[in-house]
Amino acid sequence: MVLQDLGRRINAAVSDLTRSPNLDEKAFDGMVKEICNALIEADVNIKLVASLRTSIKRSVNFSHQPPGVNKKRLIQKVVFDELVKLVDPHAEPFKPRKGKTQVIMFVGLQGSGKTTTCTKLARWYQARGFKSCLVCADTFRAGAFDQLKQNATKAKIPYFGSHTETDPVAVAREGVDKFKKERFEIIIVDTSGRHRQEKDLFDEMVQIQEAVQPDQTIMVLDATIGQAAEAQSRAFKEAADFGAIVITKTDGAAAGGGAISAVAATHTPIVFIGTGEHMLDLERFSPQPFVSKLLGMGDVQGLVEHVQSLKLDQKDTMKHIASGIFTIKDLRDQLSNIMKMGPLSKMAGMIPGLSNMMGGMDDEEGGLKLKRMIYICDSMTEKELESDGKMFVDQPTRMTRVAHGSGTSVREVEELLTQHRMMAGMAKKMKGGVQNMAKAQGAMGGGNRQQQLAAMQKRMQSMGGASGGGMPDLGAMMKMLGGGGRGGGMPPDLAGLGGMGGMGGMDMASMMKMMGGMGGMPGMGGGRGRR
Ligand SMILES: Nc1nc2c(ncn2[C@@H]2O[C@H](COP(=O)(O)OP(=O)(O)OP(=O)(O)O)[C@@H](O)[C@H]2O)c(=O)[nH]1
Repeated sequence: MVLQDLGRRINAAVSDLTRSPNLDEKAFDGMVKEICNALIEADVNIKLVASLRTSIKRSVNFSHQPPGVNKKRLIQKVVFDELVKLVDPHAEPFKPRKGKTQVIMFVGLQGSGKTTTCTKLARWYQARGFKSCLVCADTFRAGAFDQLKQNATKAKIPYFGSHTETDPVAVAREGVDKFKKERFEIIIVDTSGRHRQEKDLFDEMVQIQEAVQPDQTIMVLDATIGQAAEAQSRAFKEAADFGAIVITKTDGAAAGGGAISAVAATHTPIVFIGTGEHMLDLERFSPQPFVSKLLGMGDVQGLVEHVQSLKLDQKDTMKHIASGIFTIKDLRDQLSNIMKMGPLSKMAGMIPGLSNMMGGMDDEEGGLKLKRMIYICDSMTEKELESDGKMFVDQPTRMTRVAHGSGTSVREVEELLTQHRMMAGMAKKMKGGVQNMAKAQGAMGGGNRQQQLAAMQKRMQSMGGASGGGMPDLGAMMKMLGGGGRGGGMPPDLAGLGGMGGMGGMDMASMMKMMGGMGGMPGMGGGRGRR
């Protein structure tokens, strides 16, 4: 069972119960049973499932609830908390510091995703301002260095390796020494894997560890092995005392839940999870946001981090929106930003309720529609792009010209212009909201980001109906995020996130508005534009 299916099944079990008119003990037992079955099918250890069952039953204690208690909320909360406990390793990983050289060494079996993850992680740190580089100490697999070289070049990360040296210890030492001299802050060392745990592999790991003295050793585990992850991580721990784990292939893995809970049970921090083959498919692992996303409640913190790491250029659009303007070019820029964010299904998982809204639409279809919209914009003249779109109404032949030029239909051009009008209308309304947001943010002096994120997540979850599932009112969410221009701006706890610059140049309010607007965009699950 893919993780998403696991989340859907648990969600459905809780929703069915909390919506049921007969919320009695029998129905409650049925829900607990369904959750446990789903977890067992996802290869979660049976003992862990049994303990989760006992905890849920104890915490809800159906027969001894005082009358005033909101049973629905209580059940939702208990299920959420117990799932968090199931995947929580209760251990803090090492946190790199700026201005200091830190070596991170990767270990794991062959094919677990080490080389891919090394590059993803180097890029992740680089996007956060760390001077990062890669050392390939895998001299065992022919082609390993070329693979790392290719990935590193694509991600513009300096690398070191050798086609001729056969001693991995020598390569690792040389690479790390070189990058230390060059004052790199994060030096990631990729080591070789083997088909199975064997003495040679472990000996080599220990020798490299001694040579490079890593600040952190990370073990890479393939999620498809399910609860066997526990035995594998224990064996590696005995040989090379690693400090943290990355679990890869959680995207398609039938047993992702099993692997994560098995590792968590060993109290080893899971630092990241791999969610795909693409360079950006790496998510920081944190139990609460993970469960939140699993249950379709979104992961706002993950979304913010993801958007920040993309370094999107929003300056012009934000300046425009602040003065109530939204040109067709602004729309074009936003469309290409959405394309940069990765598969729409991934984004949807981070925004509460959006995956429900996009139900049935696949990434390919959505991506294609977005591209066609961009082609339409690219076939416009500079004057048309910088306009408010009225010239198309005054001279409809412009639409025919653009449709021909972009290889689309007049209807699609019309739809894009309708979408643009809607957004321009929002921008006009947001004028006051954005200024208030900026003011509130200034007053807070930046505030505490963690608290702001937590508050935002909470508000979104409360709108999403907690683990009860169901689609939150996106319109309400958009209004809340944008301040709507009516109620006088964003609540202070959201200001730091939504304000201009509060997210490294990306404005959450406008992004969410864009996402909300996507409901009406052709191909974005909205009824209007779909054919
Ligand atoms: N779907 C998916 N595929 C992944 C993920 N991480 C890695 N892969 C794929 O897994 C395969 C193996 O990855 P590598 O990085 O070559 O594995 P490795 O552990 O370095 O292998 P050795 O160098 O032989 O030890 C590649 O096809 C990757 O694209 C992930 O999170 N999701």
